[in-house]
This record gives sequence, structure tokens and C-alpha cells, in this order.
Amino acid sequence: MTSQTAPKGTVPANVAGHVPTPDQIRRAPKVLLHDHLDGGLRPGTVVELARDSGYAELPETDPGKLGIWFHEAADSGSLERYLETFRHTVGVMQTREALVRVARECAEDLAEDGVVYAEVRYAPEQHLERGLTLEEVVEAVNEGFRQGERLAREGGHRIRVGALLTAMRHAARSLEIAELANRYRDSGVVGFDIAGAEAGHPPTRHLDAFEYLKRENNHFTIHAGEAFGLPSIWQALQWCGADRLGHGVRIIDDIEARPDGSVRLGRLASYVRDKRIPLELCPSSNLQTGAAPSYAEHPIGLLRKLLFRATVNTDNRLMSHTSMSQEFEHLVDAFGYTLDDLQWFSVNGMKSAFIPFDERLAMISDVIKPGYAELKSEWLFRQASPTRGSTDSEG
Ligand SMILES: O=c1[nH]cnc2c1ncn2[C@@H]1O[C@H](CO)[C@@H](O)[C@H]1O
Ligand SMILES: [Zn+2]
Repeated sequence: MTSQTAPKGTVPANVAGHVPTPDQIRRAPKVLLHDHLDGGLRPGTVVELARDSGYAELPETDPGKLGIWFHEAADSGSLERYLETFRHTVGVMQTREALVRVARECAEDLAEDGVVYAEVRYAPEQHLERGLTLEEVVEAVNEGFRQGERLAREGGHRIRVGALLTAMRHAARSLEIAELANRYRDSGVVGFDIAGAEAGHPPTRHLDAFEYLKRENNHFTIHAGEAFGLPSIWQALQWCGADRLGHGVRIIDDIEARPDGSVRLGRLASYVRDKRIPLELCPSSNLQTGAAPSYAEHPIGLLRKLLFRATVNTDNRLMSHTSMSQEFEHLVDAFGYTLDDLQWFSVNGMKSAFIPFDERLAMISDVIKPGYAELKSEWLFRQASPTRGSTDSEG
């Protein structure tokens, strides 16, 4: 039933359910917990930074073609091949100026897309090739985020960006990076993460880093349950004590959906749901690395129904050619999600953020809920076209 044919007194389905338009999705206040700084550069910025720094290994120098190259190369069906593309973005992020610029543009791009709160991660140890220290890397990225927040505000968007410091799971610097995250915890860094190829690199190799952060009452997430299944999730939670799961999508392997519609959760899946462990789900990225076959078959559909603490994220906007709005659009198309569903994901994200509880609550009650309420009420104020008569069946 369309709005034109709805009898008076009946809220038409497409507005009552608040099926959002792409424009509404973009304006909706969104929360992003899993986004890699080195996975979100503008293609044009990669080209310019490569030219300015003498980086000669880019496969394309036309921004349009380079953007397509990243997307296609990352569309490989394997996490390992997906990760190879980062050589080029990391390759051009080796000076203070480059890091400030990339972080500034990241904050601006997210704000433009309607993201109001983001935690953006990167691995400081990967940006030392031209002599920067770990501290200089963190301070450059922080400076870029602050500049981006200011510019966004001047452009009419409000965003807050926190940094997560990632340690690479195949390397051996995790304790050092955890200590770095702890030193900057009151200066823009809100937590810690480990990333990189999952198979063969269990999170328990970095126990000393996690135990250190726990002793410091600090927060961390762990990439787990993306390319590798339940053992990785189990270790991340029960050995390492992760606050959140980066991806965690393979928790679906511990959920049995029976033909009669009933569902049985295994012990680990029950634990994740009962303890409200946030899942940083990244649908498009999962399609590229082979962790899910299609949007419609992505486990997020069932996890949302079962009320897991599911959140929606971009992972790598450049490699996955996506944005928060794009991720939401894909889910709206696949599952018919309404503005209420998108609000649910956004509130889940904000509840799961690593900033203090009072700030999270205020973001939810003063920014996110009012933002969705505004969008949900728009239909009440729609005007008939001034140039035509009403097309309403009741005139
Ligand atoms: O989805 C992912 N899974 C595991 N590692 C990742 C993913 N996306 C990016 N990185 C890795 O994290 C580093 C720091 O940002 C990137 O350089 C990339 O190697
Ligand atoms: Zn990731």
C-alpha cells in the first residue's frame, strides 16, 4: 500500500514502518566502532601522498581507477589476500603530514556520512618506516581527528572520533602498543585491538598485553571469528577477556536454526548473548573475504532477531567501497529494516563504545534518539505538491 492509497486514519506501511530512504539513512545519526584508518583513505589522497613522498608502487595513479583496483583486489575471497592491499595505504602513511591529513579526512568523511561517534583504529607500528616514533604517530593521528572534527562542525556536522591502537597479531609488539594506548588514554585513545591474519595467529599469543590492560582497567577489542571460527572467539573472550569482538560473525557456527523455525544456542553463543558482548559486524567486508555469501544470508539477520548486541560497521571503506550509510542501505534492502532497526543498531553501537558511561548515555538520549525521532516524524509534515492537486484517493 502506498501513501497515496492509504485510507485516512491508517498510517501507510512505508511510513509507519519507517522504511528509510537513502537520504534519510545518510542523515540518521550513526555510530561506527570498527573502521581502519589505513582502510578508509580517499583514492585521490593515496595518489597525492604517493606522488609527494616518492612512493612508486601504486598499481594505478588515476584516483578513479585506483579506487576500483582496491575494491577488486580486496574482493578476493580470502582475508590474507584482502590484507595485501594495505601495503599501498600504509606505504603512503609514513610522515606526520600524511597521517594528519588521512585522519582529518577520515573524520570529515564520516561526519559527512552522518556518523556522530566513531572509534577508528590503526597500527602505530606500521607507520615507523620514515623515522616517526610511536608517540609521534599517535599524536599526528590525534591532531588529524581534532582538525577533522572542527572542520566537520564548520560544515554543519557534529562528530566525535576516538582512536583505537591496534597491534598486528603476527608481530611481537602488542605489549608495547598496549602500554602506548594506556599512556594516551586521556588524550584521544579510547582502547586497544589486535588485527591481521587470524588463522595461525591466536589471540592468546598476546596475553601479556591483554592482562596488562585489564590491570590498568582499560578497554580492548579483538579481531576474532572472522576468517577463523569459534575457537578464536572463545580464546578472545575466555582467555584474553575482550570487551568486544571485532567481527565475531562466526558465532553463528554455535547457533542451530532448525527447519521448524526454532533456534538452539550453544554454550558460547549463549554466553555472548547473555553477557551482551558487542559484535562489531562488517557485512561488506565479510562478503569480500568469504566470511558470508551474500547480504541476505549474512548472519546479522538472525543475530539481530535473536537480540545479540549486534552493531554495524564499515571495516575498510576504501577496500570495501562502502560507508556506514551504504552498509545500512544493504541491510535495508536485504532484511527490510526500518528506521527503528537502524536506531537499534546505532544505540547498540553507542552502548558498546569505550568512552565513559555518562557520555554514552548522553549521546544516546540527546543525539541518537532525537535524530531518529526527527526522521521518523518527517512523514507527518509532508506537503502535497503546490502545483498539482492531491493524488490522495480521498482527495
Ligand atoms: O578485517 C580485518 N581483519 C583483520 N585485520 C584487518 C582487517 N582489516 C584491516 N586489518 C589490518 O589491520 C591493520 C591496521 O589497521 C591493517 O593494516 C590491516 O592489516
Ligand atoms: Zn577490521
